[in-house]
Amino acid sequence: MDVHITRSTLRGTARAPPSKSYTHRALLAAGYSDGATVESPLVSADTRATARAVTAFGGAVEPAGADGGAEVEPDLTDADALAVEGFGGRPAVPDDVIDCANSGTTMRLVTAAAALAEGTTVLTGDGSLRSRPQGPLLDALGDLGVRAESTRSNGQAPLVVAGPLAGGEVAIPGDVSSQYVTALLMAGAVTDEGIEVELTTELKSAPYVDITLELLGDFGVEATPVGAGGDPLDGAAGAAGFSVPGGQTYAPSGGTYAVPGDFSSISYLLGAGAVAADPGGAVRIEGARPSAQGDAAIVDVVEEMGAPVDWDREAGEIAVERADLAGVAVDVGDTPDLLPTIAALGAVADGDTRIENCEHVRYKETDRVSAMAEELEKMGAETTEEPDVLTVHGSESDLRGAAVDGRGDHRIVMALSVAALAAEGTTTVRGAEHVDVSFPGFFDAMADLGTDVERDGAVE
Ligand SMILES: O=C(O)C1=C[C@@H](OP(=O)(O)O)[C@@H](O)[C@H](O)C1
Ligand SMILES: C=C(OP(=O)(O)O)C(=O)O
Repeated sequence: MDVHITRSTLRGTARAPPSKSYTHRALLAAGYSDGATVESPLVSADTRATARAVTAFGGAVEPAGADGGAEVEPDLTDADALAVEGFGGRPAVPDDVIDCANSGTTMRLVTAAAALAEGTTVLTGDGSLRSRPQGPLLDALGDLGVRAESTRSNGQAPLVVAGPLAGGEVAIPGDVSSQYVTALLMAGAVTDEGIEVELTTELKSAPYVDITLELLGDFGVEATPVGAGGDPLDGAAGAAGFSVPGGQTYAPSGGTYAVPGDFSSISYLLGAGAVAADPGGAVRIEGARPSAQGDAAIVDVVEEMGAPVDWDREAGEIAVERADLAGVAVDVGDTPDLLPTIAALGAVADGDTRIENCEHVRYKETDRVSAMAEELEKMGAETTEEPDVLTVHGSESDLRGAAVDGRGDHRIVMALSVAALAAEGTTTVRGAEHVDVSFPGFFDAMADLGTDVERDGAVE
C-alpha cells in the first residue's frame, strides 16, 4: 500500500497502542504458566506470531470471554484481553514449522522456549527475519547441550532446535541483540538447573532486559543482573551477567497481567506534534504511563530539540507543541528503535543531529541507519553515515515531498511519515501496510490528528 502525505497542521488527542515488547513477553510468560489473562494487549502482526508459537507448544490464545471453540487460529483483532492457556513450562513438540513472520523478538524468545521441548522444533520467518543474526543464541544453546542450528549454517533462520535444555552456565555477546539474554532468562526459569549468563561484551539495548526483569517479577519469577564481582545489581545497565534459578513457576498475581502503552510508537506521535502541531494548540498522547521502557527517552530528546512537552506521568498523558527544532547529539545504545524517529526530526531541525552508538540498529528489520540516510536524502536532506554514527545535517536540508520506500520496515514507514508532515508538497511512502507489525492503527491516528493522508488500496 502507498500512502500520500501532504504537509499538515495537527491538533487533538491520540492514544498510544499497547507495548509490543511487553505483549510478546506477557503472551510467552502466560504460555510458560498454567494459564493467565493478558489485558490490553497489542494485537499486531508480530504479537500474533508469538501467540501462534504459544499455541504450537500446546497452549492456546483467544479473546477473553470467547467460547474456547476449536478454531486453529482464533481472530484476536480488537480483543481487550487475551485468555492464554499455558503449557506449564513444558512446551510440546510443535506439529509444524513455527513461522515467526517479521518478528525478531518472537524468533529469539521462541528459540529458547523450543530448547525445553523433548524433540525437534523448526523456526522460520519472512525474508527480512531470515537475514537477521541468530548465531550467538544458537551457539549459547549449543554450549548448554542443545542441538541448535541454522539450516544454512550461516547463523540465520531457518533454525532447527532439539532439546531438552537442563540449564547451566553460558557466555554470550551483548552487543548484537539483548533479545538473546531475554530468551535465556525466560526459558532458564523453568529448567532444572537454572541459567547463569555471562556477557562477553557490553550489553546494548539494556532497558529491554529491564522490561524482561520487570515482567518476570510480575509473573512471580526471580532473575538477577550481576556486576563484575558477581554482586547483584538493580538493573541491566552495566551488568556483567544475569542469573535465573531453575524450577520456578510463572503465575501473575490475580491471574492477569496488564500491558502498558508503547513508547516506541509514542515517538512517532510525539515527533508528529513537535513538527506539525497547530501553533495555537498541542497534540496530546494518552496511554503514556512510565514503565521500564528506555524509549521513554524520546520525551527528553524532543524537549532538548526545543519542543515544549508536558508529561503528566500519573495520568499517562503527554502534550507536545510545535517548535522550530534544533539539532542534538543522542546516544541510541539503549534505545535503538528511536533512531528512525530522531533521524526524521533531525531532517526537520536546524543544525546537525548526531545519532551515536547505532551499529546494532543495522541488525533490525532492515539496516535502519542506511535506510533512513538514503530515504531522507530522497526528500532533500543531507546525511553522513559512519559505521556507528548517523548525522543528519538539518540546516542543509530543504525537505520536499518525494516518493520514498518504507523498506518493508514499520519504523521506517512511520518515521518517514513524520518527516512528510513538514516537507513541502506531497510525500508518497511505499509499503505503508507494514505498520501492522507494531502500530496497526497508525494512519488512522494520524488522520484523526488532522494529517492530510490518502491511502491507496492495493497491497504491494
Ligand atoms: O526485546 C525486545 O522487545 C526488543 C529489543 C530490541 O532489540 P535488540 O535487543 O535486538 O536491540 C528492540 O530493537 C526490539 O524492537 C524489541
Ligand atoms: C526490531 C524490532 O523488533 P523485532 O526485533 O522484534 O523484529 C522493532 O520493533 O523495531
